Amino acid sequence: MELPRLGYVSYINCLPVFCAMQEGLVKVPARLCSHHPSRLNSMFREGLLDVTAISSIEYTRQPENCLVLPDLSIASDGPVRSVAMVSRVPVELLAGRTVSLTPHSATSVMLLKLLLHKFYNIKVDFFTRPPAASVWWDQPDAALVIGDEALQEINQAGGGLHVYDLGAEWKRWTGRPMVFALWVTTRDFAQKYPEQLTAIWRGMLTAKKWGLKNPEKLVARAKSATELSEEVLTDYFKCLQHDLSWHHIDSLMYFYHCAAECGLVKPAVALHIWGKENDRFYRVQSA
Ligand SMILES: C=C(O[C@@H]1C=C(C(=O)O)C=C[C@H]1O)C(=O)O
Repeated sequence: MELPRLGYVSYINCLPVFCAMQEGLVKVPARLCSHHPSRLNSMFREGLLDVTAISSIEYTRQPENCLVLPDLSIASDGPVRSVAMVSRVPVELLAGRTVSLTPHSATSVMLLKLLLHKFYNIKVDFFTRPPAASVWWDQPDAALVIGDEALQEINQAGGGLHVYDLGAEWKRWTGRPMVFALWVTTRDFAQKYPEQLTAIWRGMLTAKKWGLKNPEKLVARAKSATELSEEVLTDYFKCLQHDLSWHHIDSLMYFYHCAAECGLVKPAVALHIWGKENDRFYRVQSA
């Protein structure tokens, strides 16, 4: 068999799990492949990736295909720093105005729609900007930004912009952490190649442990990729989480529930979690 293909997000938010692999300190039996989240979502759907990070909301669109890998995610319990709506006016004044959406996200788009609908109770005009366009393309009143683009926009923005960190907003309204991304595999891959899957999963956990022990290495790598300050990056890696505890899973199911309530996704999604060293799996059902 060819080496399996392992996908991760092409932002510094994946360094805590992937830096040790990029440095050659942890080896996994897989070919690494990085992209924007929406591209990873479509590549997984098209069968081009065997194991990959996907937007957490993407799971609800192809649940029959996905098995979630335990102990891995991209999440935050409060501010995330790299998912935000930046606005020229306070959010309460956005009703009827234009909000530009990044074409690279799925979860954050849903989260912003949900927050504005359910918690702020305002209607805005959303449009999705083209892939290579700048954040303020077509002069929106506000824009959704994620990943490195968000970190850069927020930290280089002059005064006058209102920044709504969506991790902090979700925490403020629900008291819960937000799970932005999951690592998944297909049922087919888990059944056919349990040993390879176990080796890839273990490799990712070993690499994550290395990342937790070497924050200064993550900051150094992130600094050369983004030119953001050490202070900003150190704080960023403290905000980001890459675990998938029961508390995260419970919050994710609540996010699915709220999104379904707003008519944004199908109701009652069951999350299937791969059973680690065997091919049994756990099933968690949303309300
Ligand atoms: C925290 C982040 O979470 C992400 C947001 C995603 C989405 O909105 O679909 C998917 C993967 C992550 O990259 C980020 O982009 O910085």
